[in-house]
Amino acid sequence: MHIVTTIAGSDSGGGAGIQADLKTFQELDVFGTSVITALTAQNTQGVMDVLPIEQAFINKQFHALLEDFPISAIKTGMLFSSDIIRTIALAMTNLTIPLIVDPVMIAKGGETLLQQEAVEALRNNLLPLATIVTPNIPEAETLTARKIETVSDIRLAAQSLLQLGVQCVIIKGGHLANKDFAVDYVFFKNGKSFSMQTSRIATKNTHGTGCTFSAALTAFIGRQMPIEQAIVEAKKFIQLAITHNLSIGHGNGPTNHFAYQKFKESCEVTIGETQ
Ligand SMILES: Nc1ncnc2c1ncn2[C@@H]1O[C@H](COP(=O)(O)OP(=O)(O)OP(=O)(O)O)[C@@H](O)[C@H]1O
Ligand SMILES: Cc1ncc(CO)c(N)n1
Repeated sequence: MHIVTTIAGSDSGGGAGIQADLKTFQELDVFGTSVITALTAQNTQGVMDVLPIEQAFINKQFHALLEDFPISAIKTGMLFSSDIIRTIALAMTNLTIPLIVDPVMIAKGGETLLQQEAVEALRNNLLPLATIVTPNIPEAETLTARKIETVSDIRLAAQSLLQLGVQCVIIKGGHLANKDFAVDYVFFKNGKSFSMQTSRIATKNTHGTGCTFSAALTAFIGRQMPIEQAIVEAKKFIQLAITHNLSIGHGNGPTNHFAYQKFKESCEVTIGETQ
């Protein structure tokens, strides 16, 4: 059994954060463990409050796992403060476990999940340790201090992130104004790149899409799947989870983690160039 870890915030509403990650891990046959960085009082309508966990306790959770388990992949989600980021980065130094960084910054309703002062720590302390980073367009803009409007802007932003030492950058196009397709762009340190396109699902139930995508990626990497195949399978996982989304709650409902195992054979991802 492969063991993977999520370092993220708790979403009491169950659609994002630690809860989305563990549900995704379970569906993908990996044993999920967690380091909780913050609690959120949250539902499909928004984030009511955030309670960050003390640095020392975050450290204890992480070391408890490192001392006991042969962890095969780690992901980070909501990290909230520069202190928390430095704690994680310090604990990760000298580890050779693949690290997937989902640079979560703002919830769908606009609430802050990463303090402004923490962006530098994310760039300078954590990204150099990352195997894969998965920003959406606004996150990539913040991390690179560049405006992104075209695919050429996406490529430049990815190159600037690769220069920090990340092995692979996936810029998610979910926020691009394309009403027909959801296209993500993948760039590797060795210069290789490709795009992944699926049909865009017209739904408001997209709570936790980013968390679920990066958790699926972490599970596949943890299962030792080759990196390019893991990225495409994670795209299938999120496409099916959004297609079969759950209309629960009064706001933006969550995605459906059960859909991949039922429908994966029928899901098409079109691979293209990044021009
Ligand atoms: N409506 C949609 N239909 C199909 N795929 C989508 C849709 N919205 C997002 N995606 C895909 O979901 C994945 C997550 O992308 P997105 O840009 O939504 O992440 P995010 O903004 O980080 O999510 P979150 O708000 O949970 O942090 C990407 O693969 C993206 O292309
Ligand atoms: C705890 C948490 N992490 C990440 C997100 C982003 O979807 C969220 N809304 N809540």
